Amino acid sequence: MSTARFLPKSLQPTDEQLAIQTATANTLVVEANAGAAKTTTLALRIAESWQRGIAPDRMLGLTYTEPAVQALRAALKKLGMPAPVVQRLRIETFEAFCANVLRGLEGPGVLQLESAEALKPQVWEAILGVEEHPGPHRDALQLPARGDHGAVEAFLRESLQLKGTMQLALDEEHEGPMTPERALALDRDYTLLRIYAQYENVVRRGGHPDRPVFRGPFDATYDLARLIHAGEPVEGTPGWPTELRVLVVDEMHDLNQAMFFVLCELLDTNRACYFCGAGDHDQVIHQVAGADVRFMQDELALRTHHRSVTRLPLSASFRFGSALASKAGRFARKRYASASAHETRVRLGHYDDADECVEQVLQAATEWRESEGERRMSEFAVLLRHPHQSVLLENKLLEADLAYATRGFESYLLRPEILLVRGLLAVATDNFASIDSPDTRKRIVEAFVFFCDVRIVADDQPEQSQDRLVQEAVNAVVEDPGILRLFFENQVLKNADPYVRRRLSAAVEAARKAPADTLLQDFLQALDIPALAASVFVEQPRRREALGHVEGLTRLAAGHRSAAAFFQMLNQSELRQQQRKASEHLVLGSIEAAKGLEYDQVLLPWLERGLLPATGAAERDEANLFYVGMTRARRCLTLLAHRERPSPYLAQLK
Ligand SMILES: Nc1ncnc2c1ncn2[C@@H]1O[C@H](COP(=O)(O)OP(=O)(O)OP(=O)(O)O)[C@@H](O)[C@H]1O
Repeated sequence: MSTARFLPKSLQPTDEQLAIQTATANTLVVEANAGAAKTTTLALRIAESWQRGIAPDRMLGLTYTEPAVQALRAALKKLGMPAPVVQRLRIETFEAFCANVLRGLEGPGVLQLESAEALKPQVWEAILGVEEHPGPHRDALQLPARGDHGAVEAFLRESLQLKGTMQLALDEEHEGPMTPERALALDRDYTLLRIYAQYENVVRRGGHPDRPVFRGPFDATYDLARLIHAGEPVEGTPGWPTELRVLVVDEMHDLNQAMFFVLCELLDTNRACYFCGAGDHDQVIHQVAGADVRFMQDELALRTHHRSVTRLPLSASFRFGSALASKAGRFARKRYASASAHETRVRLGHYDDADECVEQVLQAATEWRESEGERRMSEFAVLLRHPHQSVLLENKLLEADLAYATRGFESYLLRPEILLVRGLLAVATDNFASIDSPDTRKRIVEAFVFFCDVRIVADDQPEQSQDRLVQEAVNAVVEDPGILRLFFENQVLKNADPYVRRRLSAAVEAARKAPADTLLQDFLQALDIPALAASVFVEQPRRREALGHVEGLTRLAAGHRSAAAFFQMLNQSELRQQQRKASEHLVLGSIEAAKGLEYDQVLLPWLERGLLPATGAAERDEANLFYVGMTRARRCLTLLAHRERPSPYLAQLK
């Protein structure tokens, strides 16, 4: 075991950082501003432990999001920890950690359903279950009408919060069936709680006694937290660490009750473990999932009686200079010092309409390319509050041949509604093979499956499951693009709902015949995207988004001679983008996905009333999102605000 301190390669730790790196207290919490080196200092603590001889498999790093996992790994490498050692470290999101532990308990085989669309049938099964067995309080039930997508959306949102806060599990005195009185006491809707009980107890857990049939987003953390809360032993389960010496948690401000149960159990079952958590209460952006800053504050000391919590500061930002630090401080109403050796410019631009906003982003990107060169494009980030805001921007970037990579959302050209359009154009022009990327081809065929509810009739394989048959058919078309038309005619059209069949055929016909100038309009009118979107997407914003994507595509298509020419242009620009190196792509990302990350130049466009803060969204989350966005910049932050309707946040920056 070495007694020498770990000396980082790339930076000189401050005294505050050294105090955390080498602290002997077993429970440390660091609450500090954005950019004040929380992730770096957690990495220093890990590196110090490694230097002192603690094996990587005795350490664990947990975060809320995947980008934060990557940021912690990147910080370790930047400090000079050897890549193979970093590789061996277990650094995961809470959800991935819990899913791993549960796999050890239950074995494999629990279906993972990620999207609201994939969970829709299960939610309806629960609603119908309550309808069939309304119970003694039938009059208090207000069940949604069939096909009411808004109900599924509301249910999923509320259940995320019920699970994050573990409100029902903690309400232990009240065992037994849900009543309107109990719902009132919980300040929740009675119908919703009945559907929730049916969904959780019957639909999700009705099959196998030891494991649920499926899990949605965040369910692994919730399921494990429930087991822990019920006193089930998790220690001894493969995947549950028992000899941990170091546990670090980044983004600690986003802990919710379920994650907190898991964290406390880790500390209880690993008493010799040194814990260090870091967070910033102004970066809580997951209140909808029950995130609560008290888990980083009083609650930790209350719950972990065998530990005494030491709090250490990191007082200044290294990421940006004093101009931005003072604005961030004004916005968050807190002291904000900068220890950065470089200055940071803060610029404010105005626009009157979306086109002007996009034009300014393009101009900034072009200037950056000219001054910094292609190789530094990945240091230029445009951060968006809403993914649909990327549509016009992507069009502009494609036209200017500027490569970009999306983070936190998919390029709109790869969203299912656009893939369906591209697939139909491929059928109409009989040219699927010109899509070079097998991955894009696969996504296009899957879009047919998604929108058209493709069912494969295979008389020679009566035992085979539909999922399997569909997957095999998809793979066959991907490998042999020439058979797309056959697949479309024999599998998609033949088995589709008559309305969908008419729409698809009419759209393909329109693409073949319509004159060039009205091509996409005629094609889309025939396809009736609003009706298709309404039939498959659960969330209202998602449906609006689909229409926005299609409108964006229509604008992009303007000026192309024919369907074939437009189709070729899309494929060619996709190919060109793929051929560029990662460093040559500018970043087009959601603010949420940029949490924990930093870029030399950050642009925040669409600072407009109603968009940021978004109408109807949780106020605190919105303000924190703006704070997270503005604090990602190292050398330059550009804010683009609507001239007439600027975001009220700008006034707070003064
Ligand atoms: N002692 C130091 N000297 C110079 N630069 C440093 C030092 N410590 C950290 N940095 C740099 O400061 C920047 C911000 O650090 P880091 O990402 O760790 O901050 P953070 O508090 O985790 O930010 P956020 O709250 O946004 O996640 C990084 O570029 C990091 O390399």
